[in-house]
Amino acid sequence: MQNPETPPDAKISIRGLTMAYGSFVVMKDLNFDIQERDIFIIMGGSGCGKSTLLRHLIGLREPAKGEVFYDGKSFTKTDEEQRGDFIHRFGVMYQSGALWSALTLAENVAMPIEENTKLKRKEIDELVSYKLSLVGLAGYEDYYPSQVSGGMNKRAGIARAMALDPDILFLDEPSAGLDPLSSRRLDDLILRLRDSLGSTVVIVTHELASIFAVGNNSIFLDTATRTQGAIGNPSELRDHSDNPAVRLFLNRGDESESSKA
Ligand SMILES: Nc1ncnc2c1ncn2[C@@H]1O[C@H](COP(=O)(O)OP(=O)(O)OP(=O)(O)O)[C@@H](O)[C@H]1O
Repeated sequence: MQNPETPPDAKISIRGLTMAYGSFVVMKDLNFDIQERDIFIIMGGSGCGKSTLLRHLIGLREPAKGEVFYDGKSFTKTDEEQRGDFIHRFGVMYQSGALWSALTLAENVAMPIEENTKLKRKEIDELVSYKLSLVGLAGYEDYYPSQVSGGMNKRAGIARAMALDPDILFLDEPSAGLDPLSSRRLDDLILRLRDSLGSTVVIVTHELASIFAVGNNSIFLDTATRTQGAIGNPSELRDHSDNPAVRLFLNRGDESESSKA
């Protein structure tokens, strides 16, 4: 667990973060670091505050207390202009972040590029084709979301989140609703993208297979105590966490496995 007094030096540092909706405190006293090129998992039971934490990391909600830092610079205590500079480095795929159904896959990926750059049509088209090829969708530029599978929609969503070459990719429940095989392919894609692009990836998920397949570091949000239950590599936490709630979660509720630590 991080000391709240330690000067932040990681890619993302969370210090003394309390998150609330009005008087309802979702989580308190979160202290952790996310290192460059981590695939960092935010995990925990339903309603524990995973998406809320993601919203705090990308600036959609303000902390009730505490601060979020990027590369040691405060994201919380900054002016609008500087905050915009931070946000331009983020690529986000929201849980409900379905593609625009009236637009083709290429048009969906092109949208953030058109809105944020002055590139010419031909350059945008080339960039879009490149992004779609990175997620295995070369040749599907002119398809509409309804004409391709759920897994392909998710991959196109990732291509859209990566459109502006983000430094940090945030994915909210990327494998929700996918069959195990598509979910596995998506995990492989996330690992490949991290390795080839060098991005830091933050994923909200409660899919255990994905947690172990891609996560090198993680935080477990504990509903019972309303604070972080553990930080660390998911496989190590599953086998050795001193918090029974964490072991129980990572062993799919199997008491015999979770009592071995
Ligand atoms: N806009 C809101 N206003 C008030 N309470 C909210 C709001 N959004 C979420 N909550 C509450 O905050 C808590 C955390 O919600 P959140 O969606 O962050 O959880 P989660 O871990 O992402 O859940 P899930 O796994 O089900 O998606 C829940 O009790 C939820 O009901």
